[in-house]
Amino acid sequence: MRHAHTVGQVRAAEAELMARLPGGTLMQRAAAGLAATCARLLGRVYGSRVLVLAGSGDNGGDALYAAARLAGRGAAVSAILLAPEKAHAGGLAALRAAGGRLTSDLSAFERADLVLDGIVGIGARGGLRPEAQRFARAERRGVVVAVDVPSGVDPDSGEVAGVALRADVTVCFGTYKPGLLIDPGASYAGALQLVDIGLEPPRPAVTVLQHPDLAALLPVPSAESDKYRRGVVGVAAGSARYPGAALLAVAGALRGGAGAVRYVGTAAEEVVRRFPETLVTEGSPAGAGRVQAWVVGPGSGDGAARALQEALAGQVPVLVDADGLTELARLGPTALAGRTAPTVLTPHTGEAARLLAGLGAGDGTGEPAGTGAGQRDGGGSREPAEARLATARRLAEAYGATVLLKGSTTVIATPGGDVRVNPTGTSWLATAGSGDVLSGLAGSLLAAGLGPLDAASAAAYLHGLAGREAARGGAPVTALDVAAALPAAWRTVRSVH
Ligand SMILES: NC(=O)C1=CN([C@@H]2O[C@H](COP(=O)(O)OP(=O)(O)OC[C@H]3O[C@@H](n4cnc5c(N)ncnc54)[C@H](OP(=O)(O)O)[C@@H]3O)[C@@H](O)[C@H]2O)[C@@H](O)CC1
Ligand SMILES: Nc1ncnc2c1ncn2[C@@H]1O[C@H](COP(=O)(O)OP(=O)(O)O)[C@@H](O)[C@H]1O
Ligand SMILES: [K+]
Repeated sequence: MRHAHTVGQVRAAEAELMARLPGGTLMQRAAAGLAATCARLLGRVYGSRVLVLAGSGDNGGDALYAAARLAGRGAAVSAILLAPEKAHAGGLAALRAAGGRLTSDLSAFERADLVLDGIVGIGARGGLRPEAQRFARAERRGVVVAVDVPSGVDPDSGEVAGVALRADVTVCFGTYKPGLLIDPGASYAGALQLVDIGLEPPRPAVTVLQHPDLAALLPVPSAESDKYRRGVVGVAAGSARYPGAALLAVAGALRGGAGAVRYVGTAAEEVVRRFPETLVTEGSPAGAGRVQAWVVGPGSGDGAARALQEALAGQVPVLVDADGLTELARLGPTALAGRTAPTVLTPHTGEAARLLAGLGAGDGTGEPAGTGAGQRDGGGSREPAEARLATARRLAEAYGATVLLKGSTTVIATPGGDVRVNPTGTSWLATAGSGDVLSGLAGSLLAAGLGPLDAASAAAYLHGLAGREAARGGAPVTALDVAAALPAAWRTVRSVH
């Protein structure tokens, strides 16, 4: 599991640690880890060409000290200082003493085997300044290593105001920063490398699962298992107008680890024709047999209100998606107030805006958190990453539900304040119906016994991997292709054990 902390949390932990250590210790630890990664990337340090871009803060200091270490091992190091009069004095002296030289020649950037981006780190305010922007636009042939954060990426939110330096590797000190895990920042960070500098930060602002976490979470049948003990997931989806959503949600649910899928709704005939293993009932959740979790809403149309009401009245976890969310937004958070079992909401941006608007019925403000509010349809439009984190948190708290906010970076937030960011996925997933597959999958994991945070984040993770698998080589995928690739996603994460 990767943990990320905000700049405020890092600063507090740093101050606490620095008070116990001789001055400069942390910077030397950071520089040593940074230089070691650079040496690995270069393969042969001796004779290589290294360029340092050094800003005026400690981020530049880290870069200069690391470059001095590389110069000491025979690299030809030059440094461009973005604010020469304010450059880190100690780092600059160390680089000079090791044989490094200063330059203002931009072609050194283009020629270098390795560029160290030490322009700005967690001290960044606003977008990159003009003198730094030209490096974001320049051609380069070497590897770019970002020091702590790619310059131009907001460390807390992942926002890029204007341009940022695209890194191949980001070497991060003490803990990951949320902005490295959330798009667009995540797509500028390249591979992430953590250097332990002894920091002991508090509860992380954001966590990210990795393959071994998934392998440990996913439900696997044992010798004692039968289909009921593995969990039955109920899917209330589809309508005469949208029968396809029922098929897609069931397709996801069949590959989510539950022992059986029980479909209820008007598309029963189509569902059983396509997926004969499904138990089907016409009607609504109250009349269906027992399940361990409900998925309500994909393509439900006018049937959403009744299905939602009946599912919420039960004692099992309920995942609400699509038309179910529109209905929930109409009812407001009070509709969930009496629930004893967990509720999971899976909005895209437009549905999240509706849920925020629905808070008028619940918390009396109706004040939307973020610029996504007001979009009534579609999840595709871009919304600032910071607003997405805030939206997910706000909805989770206000509705008392786990919220999975879909988008290019999917964010999962709980009412207790935990936030996970999904690291998998591909923009090929922006295809009609792929969200229906996701809700079926997440519901299946809920029925199999995972808690709401784990079920939602494991579903997003597998869905993202399946999307990548289906789109391998760069090809359009359909939602059913994504569902069909889910077993491959399971095998990928389980193969790490
Ligand atoms: N935390 C830790 O435990 C450890 C942290 N360490 C390291 O310290 C780094 C933080 O250093 P920091 O605090 O000196 O800030 P930093 O990122 O260098 O930037 C400040 C300077 O940049 C400038 N500047 C601001 N915005 C800008 C922009 N948009 N575009 C361009 N320039 C901009 C601003 O200039 P000014 O406004 O003063 O003109 C200011 O002088 C951290 O990321 C890590 O690398 C390690 O050494 C080990 C332990
Ligand atoms: N640009 C993108 N990059 C990566 N994933 C995306 C992108 N756009 C959408 N997705 C993913 O595709 C899925 C779309 O879901 P949704 O908007 O509910 O579609 P539908 O309603 O058609 O099923 C979500 O899992 C979402 O995270
Ligand atoms: K940087």
